[in-house]
Amino acid sequence: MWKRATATLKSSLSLHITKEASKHNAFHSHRFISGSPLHFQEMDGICPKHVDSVITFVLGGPGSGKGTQCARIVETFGFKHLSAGDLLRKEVESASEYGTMILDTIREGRIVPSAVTVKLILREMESSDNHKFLIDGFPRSEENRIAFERITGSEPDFVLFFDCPEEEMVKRVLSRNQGRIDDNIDTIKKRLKVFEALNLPVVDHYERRGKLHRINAVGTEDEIFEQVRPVFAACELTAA
Ligand SMILES: Nc1ncnc2c1ncn2[C@@H]1O[C@H](COP(=O)(O)OP(=O)(O)O)[C@@H](O)[C@H]1O
Ligand SMILES: Nc1ccn([C@@H]2O[C@H](COP(=O)(O)OP(=O)(O)O)[C@@H](O)[C@H]2O)c(=O)n1
Repeated sequence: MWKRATATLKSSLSLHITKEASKHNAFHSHRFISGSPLHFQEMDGICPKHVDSVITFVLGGPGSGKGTQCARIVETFGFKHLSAGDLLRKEVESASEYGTMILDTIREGRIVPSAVTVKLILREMESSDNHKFLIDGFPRSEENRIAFERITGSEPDFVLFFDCPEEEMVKRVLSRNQGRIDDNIDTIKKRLKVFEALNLPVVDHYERRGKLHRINAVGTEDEIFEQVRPVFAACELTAA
């Protein structure tokens, strides 16, 4: 169902800072201010945009087809697509003080501290007029998940998981051809290990919560979308 998440996107992002994040910057009690590049400012009273939102997380290993299917969902169901990886890459290209840290982390196939990623996602949500969000490639760890849920005070309405064998993911990533710094065999091996260790526990969490829709990611793009479509169509019907 289109259970409205009533995600009060609190701009007062006073999340508990992980050790990892605090190594890179002191985010304590900082407030998120819209605008690029990412910057934080200590002040009160930033008017939060309260969003009565539908939030869908899109999970899956590298190259499992998340981005490809998100484009189809946007086209068919009018969601706003937020790719965590794209937002991080955009941040690297901007004059962000976190650029070097993000780039090094991506190159190593590790996970960027949640404090950074969550704030990039919330900035996009707050500046969007859409209230239906597809958050792609997030949460990639329990730390990501817990940070998001704590900050927004809400859980996703449902979660898609593109289940794809490793050899297929490797094949797709190596032929992706988008000039990404992490689309090489060494980084892919690391990303697959990180995926198994950190992302699969998130998948299990949402499965236990009854929110997971497992999609067999092997097949043509059309075949896969025919598994995705009913998930969103059913939700739309319930909302009507
Ligand atoms: N069903 C599919 N079969 C074969 N190749 C696919 C399929 N879906 C996507 N691809 C290709 O695989 C690569 C990775 O897809 P992408 O959507 O970027 O995955 P992700 O966002 O999960 O990393 C892209 O080059 C894309 O064109
Ligand atoms: N939630 C996230 C998402 C991506 N990332 C980083 O960004 C990289 C690329 O993510 P992506 O979602 O674009 O990758 P694909 O699954 O599309 O191949 C990851 O390997 C991580 O280094 C992150 O740190 N945290």
